[in-house]
Amino acid sequence: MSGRPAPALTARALSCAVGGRVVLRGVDLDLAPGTTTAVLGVNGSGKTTLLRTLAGLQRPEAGAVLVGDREVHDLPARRRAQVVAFVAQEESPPADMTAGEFVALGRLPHHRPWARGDGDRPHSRAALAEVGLDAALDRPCAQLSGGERRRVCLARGLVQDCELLVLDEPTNHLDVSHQVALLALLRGSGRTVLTALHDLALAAAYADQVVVLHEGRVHAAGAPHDVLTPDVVTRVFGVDAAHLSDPRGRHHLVVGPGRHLR
Ligand SMILES: Nc1ncnc2c1ncn2[C@@H]1O[C@H](COP(=O)(O)OP(=O)(O)OP(=O)(O)O)[C@@H](O)[C@H]1O
Repeated sequence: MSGRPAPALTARALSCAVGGRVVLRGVDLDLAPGTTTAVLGVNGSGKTTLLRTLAGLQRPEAGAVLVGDREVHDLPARRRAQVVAFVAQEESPPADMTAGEFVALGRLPHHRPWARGDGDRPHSRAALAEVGLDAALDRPCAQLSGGERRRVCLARGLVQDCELLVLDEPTNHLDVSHQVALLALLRGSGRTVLTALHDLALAAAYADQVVVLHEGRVHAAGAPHDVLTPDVVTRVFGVDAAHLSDPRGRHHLVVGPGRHLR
């Protein structure tokens, strides 16, 4: 028997469709508990479709998605929302809710139906603090900036307190400091995180595993340094790439214009 813990999520032979068209085939994936996995690929490569399928929000055309030992698509919606939190790419909190009220919506799966969420305020406060928005608890969402609204949505995902956190481009609208802070938070959280990202350098720095989608399939998956080779980055994204070490011995992936600048 191997000493490795059972995967938090397993996908086998997954085909995913959107608008009646299969956009991904033959996806096999394991997410080890407590690790961060970044899904990468050009626009339209199927990242959102894969994330939604893995989070149980849309059924696959073929294959299985197991969270623990349960098929995620067979879980009742409330139970599913207790084990998988999903923050969508374009989620936006309603203007007339306060940040705290919106974040508290993430607690709903943990309440009995129709129960009042009177005890939610400390949870909202703590989740907003995690994303650096302690002072926003009672502020109307209409008065927040785009990046602050994005962080409120992420706090809504965090407060759901699930084993698995699925985030579609969580760094959208965030300045570089908050991008780094968020990815460090996720990595240090002990949660199993699956996130779509566009920034290859941040994925290389913060993900335990990267999954590169290309032409309807998983082109490569594994540790960032092994997968994001200059050859793979150039073939998939059409840009140059190199691994550099800084004076402190830390490795960085840098990308250049490639075919886009001749
Ligand atoms: N509602 C829809 N109806 C039909 N086709 C769709 C729909 N939504 C997305 N698609 C198509 O499905 C494919 C995969 O889209 P998806 O949103 O999963 O890609 P993505 O990798 O997340 O893209 P991006 O990086 O631009 O967010 C694309 O070709 C897209 O045009």
